[in-house]
Order: sequence, then structure tokens, then C-alpha cells
Amino acid sequence: MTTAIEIRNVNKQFVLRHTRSMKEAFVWLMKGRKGDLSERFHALSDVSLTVEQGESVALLGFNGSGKSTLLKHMSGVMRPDSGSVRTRGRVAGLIEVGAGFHPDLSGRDNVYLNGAILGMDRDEIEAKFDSIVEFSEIGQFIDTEVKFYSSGMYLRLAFAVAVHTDPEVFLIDEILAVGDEPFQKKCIARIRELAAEGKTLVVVSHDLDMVAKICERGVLLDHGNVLMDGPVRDVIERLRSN
Ligand SMILES: Nc1ncnc2c1ncn2[C@@H]1O[C@H](COP(=O)(O)OP(=O)(O)OP(=O)(O)O)[C@@H](O)[C@H]1O
Repeated sequence: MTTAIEIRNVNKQFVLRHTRSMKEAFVWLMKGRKGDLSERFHALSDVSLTVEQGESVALLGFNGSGKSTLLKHMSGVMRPDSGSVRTRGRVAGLIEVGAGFHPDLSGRDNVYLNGAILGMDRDEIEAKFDSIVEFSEIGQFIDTEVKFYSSGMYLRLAFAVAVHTDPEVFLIDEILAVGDEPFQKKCIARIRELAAEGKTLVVVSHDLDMVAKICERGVLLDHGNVLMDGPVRDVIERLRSN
């Protein structure tokens, strides 16, 4: 088996900023700025995870457990404080709706921009352009500036570009939730096709029924720790029993 994603002993801390009173700040200054006015907390604590090529994995857990943070490390938009993240092949991340889109450019220009960001060259984008627009069902709005798009329209175009990049690894965060039902169904069907073609998928979603249909394996996160890793149905059962 070939490894698609290897996460080793990853730690990620964030700084929590608190609003302090003038008095607290004054005392802190008078004491020679000893200690820290901000607090740190672990969003990911020593997380290790290996995803083999062709696996479909759901990252599960309650709000704030670290799912999106872990996905962002896989996509490379976030770097760990310590530990390592390795991926093999082209990675397409649908992490924030419209991330990588430029608001003042038209849908058409953004297809070229986003396609290039995701690793396609101009000829490849040109060859796939009509198919991308057809999948997105954006139609006549393709020449409208995307700042006038609804969040669902953003998602449609972003998803359409991403699936046409023919990625080896496909990372999907909650975003499918903003699509309407027919489009969601179409996306899920396409994601299942990708899985059947042997692509590697990592999905973050609170829609447990949907996740159970798409993924075989589940990884349960809790306060930045991996609590359970196993067949998706078992992990969902554990999550629901909490
Ligand atoms: N850039 C950031 N700066 C500071 N804190 C952050 C940042 N990104 C995430 N966090 C914090 O890290 C924790 C984990 O966030 P994350 O978005 O990974 O959780 P999640 O499991 O995806 O949650 P949800 O189910 O609500 O989407 C949260 O407490 C969040 O507030």
C-alpha cells in the first residue's frame, strides 16, 4: 500500500487573546512584564495519522475538537509548531468556500486563477473549461464578478474547479452544507465516484449520515487528541453515545 498522507506527532497551539483591564495591564507593566498576558492552548496535541492511497476518511468530533485545523495541516495552509505532515500527489482542498477566489474577478477569470492555484496549466483549464461551467450550473453568471455570487454559487464553482483538477487527494470541509439539495446530491455522487476511482478522501462534516455513506474509516478527535480510529460506523456510534 502507498501512503497518501502521513501526519507525525503534530502539535499546534493557538494564542488566546483576552481583553485585560487597564489595572491588570498596569500591574503587569509594573512587575516588569513578567508572565504572559495571553494564554495558549493546544488545538492539536501530538497527533499522528496515516492515510493510505484510496482510503476515505471522516474526521469526526464535536465543535472545536481540531478537525478543520488538522485538515488545514493536510492541505498545507497551516504549518505545525512541531511534528511533520507529508502528502503524496496533487492535493485539492475545499476548505473554505471561495478561498483562492478573487472577488473583483469574474467567475471565468477565477476558474483560471483557481485552476492554476490547484496545479492545472492553461491548456488543461481551457480543455476542461466548458465541463467545469456545466458542472457548476453557473450558466450566464460566469462573467459576473464573484463578489456578487451567493455562497452557494461560490461553492458550485469552487467544487467544479476542484473536481476537474483530477486530484490524488481530496480534502473537503463542511462546505457542502451551503449547497442546495440537488447540488449536494450531485457533489456527493461525484465524491463517491472519486472514491470508487481510488482517490484518497478526507472529509470533515457533522452530517453523520452523509459521512457514513461516503467514508469507510472514521477518526474521532477530542480536544486536539485522536480518541478513536476505526470503521466509520463504529466511530459514529461512539460519538453519538457521548
Ligand atoms: N487561527 C486560529 N487562531 C486561534 N484559534 C484558532 C484558530 N483556528 C482554530 N482555532 C481554535 O482551535 C480550536 C479547534 O478549531 P477547529 O476549527 O479545528 O475545530 P473543529 O473541530 O473543526 O470545529 P467545528 O466542528 O466547530 O468546525 C477551536 O477552539 C478554535 O477556536
